[in-house]
Amino acid sequence: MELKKAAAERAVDFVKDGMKVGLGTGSTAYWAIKRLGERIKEEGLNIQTVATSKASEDQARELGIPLIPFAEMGRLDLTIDGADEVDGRLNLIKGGGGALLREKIVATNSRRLIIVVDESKVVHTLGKFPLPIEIVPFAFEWTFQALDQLGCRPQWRMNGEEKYVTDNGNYIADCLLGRISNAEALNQKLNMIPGVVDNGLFVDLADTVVVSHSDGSIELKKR
Ligand SMILES: O=C(CO)[C@H](O)[C@H](O)COP(=O)(O)O
Repeated sequence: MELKKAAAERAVDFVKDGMKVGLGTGSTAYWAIKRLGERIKEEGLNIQTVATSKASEDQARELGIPLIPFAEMGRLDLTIDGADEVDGRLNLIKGGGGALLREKIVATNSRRLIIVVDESKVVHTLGKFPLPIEIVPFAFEWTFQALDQLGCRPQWRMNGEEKYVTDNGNYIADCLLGRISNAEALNQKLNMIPGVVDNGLFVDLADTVVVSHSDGSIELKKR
């Protein structure tokens, strides 16, 4: 927890008065949202935000962080979000928390994406973490089959006895790939399958990754 908090709080230093900010999702992004709430109270920081999940939206609302409708937002200055894996080119696997689609939409509409992770998330090659794929419920059996035929070894994400349902009303299949040698090609191949809404590969989207280390140091990786 302390490592996640340290990375998240460092990332919030990049937020300046007047900025439009995307709020990520997950247990690391939680600390960034909390810190933003503190800065609003302590310094009168003036920002406008959008959230990548209902959970982050609720947290922001509770903390008095201004949430703005997308129609009024225009392009974001920056987004702060977590990740499940980060490689040396700052490509990512995201979606462990199930918010990959909203996170990718928000990241794509941000001038800058700042990722906050502890050192355990930094890998040489992506793929050890199961890759989340968001799938529409219609004919989900066929979409699942198509993933299987691609060699993805999909497994439905479950919520007890039921399939897990995202904030968008879709399902998630987690794919056991082991090693992703070409993230860009896989990203495109997966998103070509009808029924796949999006997948958790974030290629060329992160600008900065803030990594907290167990020796107390904070590293900034930049593209
Ligand atoms: O992509 C995400 C949610 O969809 C999260 O950012 C990712 O799963 C990391 O989560 P955490 O900070 O809890 O380890």
